[in-house]
Amino acid sequence: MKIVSIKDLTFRYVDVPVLKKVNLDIRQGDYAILTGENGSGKSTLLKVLLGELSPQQGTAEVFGKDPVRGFARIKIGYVPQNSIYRNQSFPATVEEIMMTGLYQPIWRRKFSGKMCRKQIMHALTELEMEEFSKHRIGELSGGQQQRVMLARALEGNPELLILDEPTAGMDTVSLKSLCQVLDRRNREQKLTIIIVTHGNTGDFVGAGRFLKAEEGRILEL
Ligand SMILES: Nc1ncnc2c1ncn2[C@@H]1O[C@H](COP(=O)(O)OP(=O)(O)OP(=O)(O)O)[C@@H](O)[C@H]1O
Repeated sequence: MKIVSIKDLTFRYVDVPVLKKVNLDIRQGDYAILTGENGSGKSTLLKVLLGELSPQQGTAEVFGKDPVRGFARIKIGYVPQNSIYRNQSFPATVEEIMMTGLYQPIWRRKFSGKMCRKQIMHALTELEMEEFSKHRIGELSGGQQQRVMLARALEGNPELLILDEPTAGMDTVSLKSLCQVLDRRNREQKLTIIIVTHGNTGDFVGAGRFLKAEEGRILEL
């Protein structure tokens, strides 16, 4: 089953051409790593998949739908680039941040408060962050905040997980913990994963597809 289907997709910011006639399929259970030089269009591609940007030519479908129309967003867990730097002075606890990740599932599936807390603690425990649930997010280290953001992306049990530079600033312990969780979710739940990274692609144990953004194209390595 195709989770992502991109056909002849061209995207430019006003007069900056970024993606040129890109074709790419991501199937259920794929674990894909996307690399490429600064400015090669990796984040732009993710934003197209999330429906934040609309291509000028060609098509992108996520779960068989146009992502701009938003129908697929409920099935996607997303951690943007630099998400931790936005948290430094945000006056909320880890639990409160986690709660904001459940707004859509609550609305769709009529979650109770008790179910929410269970989901939140389950996701924090998976990332070994449960003891920090009452801490203010800004008190946590960069690597710890990144783990919370990943737990937040996973708590609603997404079918597609998209991470933009998830390992930036992480120590080896956090990195290992993150990669183990991703590998396990991919193997056990067939979670489809797309990761953009400048890090060592070999860290992502279990990843099976290696893609590179280059001169407007997405190459399979
Ligand atoms: N909002 C914007 N308006 C105009 N140009 C943009 C905008 N966002 C990105 N660009 C340009 O589009 C190109 C691709 O940017 P993008 O952020 O997709 O690259 P990237 O591969 O994710 O880079 P990095 O590795 O540095 O994160 C760059 O030349 C960038 O300057």
